[in-house]
Amino acid sequence: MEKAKSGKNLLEINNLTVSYGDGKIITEVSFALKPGEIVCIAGESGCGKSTLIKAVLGIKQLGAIIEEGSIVLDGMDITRMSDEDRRQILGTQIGYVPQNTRGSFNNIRSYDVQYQETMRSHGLKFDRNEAIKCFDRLNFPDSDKLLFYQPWEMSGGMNQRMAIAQAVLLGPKLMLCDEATSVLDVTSQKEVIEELAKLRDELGWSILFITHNLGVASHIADKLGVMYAGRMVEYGNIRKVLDNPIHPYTKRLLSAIPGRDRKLPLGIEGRPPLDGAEWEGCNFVDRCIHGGEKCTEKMYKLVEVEPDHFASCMRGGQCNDNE
Ligand SMILES: Nc1ncnc2c1ncn2[C@@H]1O[C@H](COP(=O)(O)OP(=O)(O)OP(=O)(O)O)[C@@H](O)[C@H]1O
Repeated sequence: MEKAKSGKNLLEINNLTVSYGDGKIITEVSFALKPGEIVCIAGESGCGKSTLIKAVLGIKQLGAIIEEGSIVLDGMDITRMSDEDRRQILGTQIGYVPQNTRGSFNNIRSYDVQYQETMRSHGLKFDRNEAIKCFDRLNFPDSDKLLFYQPWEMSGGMNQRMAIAQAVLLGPKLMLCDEATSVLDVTSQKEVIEELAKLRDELGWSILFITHNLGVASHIADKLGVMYAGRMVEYGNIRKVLDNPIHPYTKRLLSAIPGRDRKLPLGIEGRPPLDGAEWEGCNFVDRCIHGGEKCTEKMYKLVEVEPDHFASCMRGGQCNDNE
């Protein structure tokens, strides 16, 4: 789905290091999103994907502290914005769809009431007809009745879609989706992904999409970032990263996807280090078939291996996927 527009970046993450007060969770992560671009971030559980989203949202209660680096939205440095200023941009400039919207909607109040409250809290007027038009645009069933349902009456997929529709009404330019399709069955997953892609095409949304699922990333993303233990180890055009992975971790991650041939996938032995974002050298060294002394000397930066494809280690070129 490579429909990204060129031009200046909508979001820039520069050298970002994040903690929860103790050790680092993310170290020196940098990438950018152009208007209309979808960037997926993948990696094993605990590698810091959600922490990245929390840092962009910047809500103090979420606990993520930016130790170094900056986050720039449409030319405006939002790294250390006041709470008041941040309230102005959350929702209206930065939208957010979490993994499970059942937890963010109140289960026993109608969407109508909840949409009204959200719009009012952003100083906007709620127009019921606009909401129905939005549901129609997204091909929701029973669009004229939907607002009067309560979230408990809806499926998980429909709740995710109602959260996306609410975001549309607020009119952000950037959408943050944190595992927004992970809890859904494959049919609902497909609907949500298609919806997000449509909104990107029609409204020019830039989407930062966190996922475990490289199949979903392959379908929706323009670019893919692979994170390992708090660091970005590979980044670039989705086709280049998936078809020609360079970093040994990316290769192993791809080899861990189950196929339909009833064989167990190769996978990756061991677990990522919990303090990997603190390591001086490569933090994948213990699990890497090429890991050697040189790898522990320093952290290798991402370098451009081919146009629009960056990796922090070249040794994956020697990896044999059948090993
Ligand atoms: N509020 C918090 N306080 C302290 N540590 C936290 C907090 N939230 C997350 N962590 C830790 O930060 C690390 C990264 O967590 P994060 O949720 O960002 O990973 P993730 O890649 O999104 O994982 P998953 O795919 O399982 O959601 C983990 O070790 C986690 O235990």
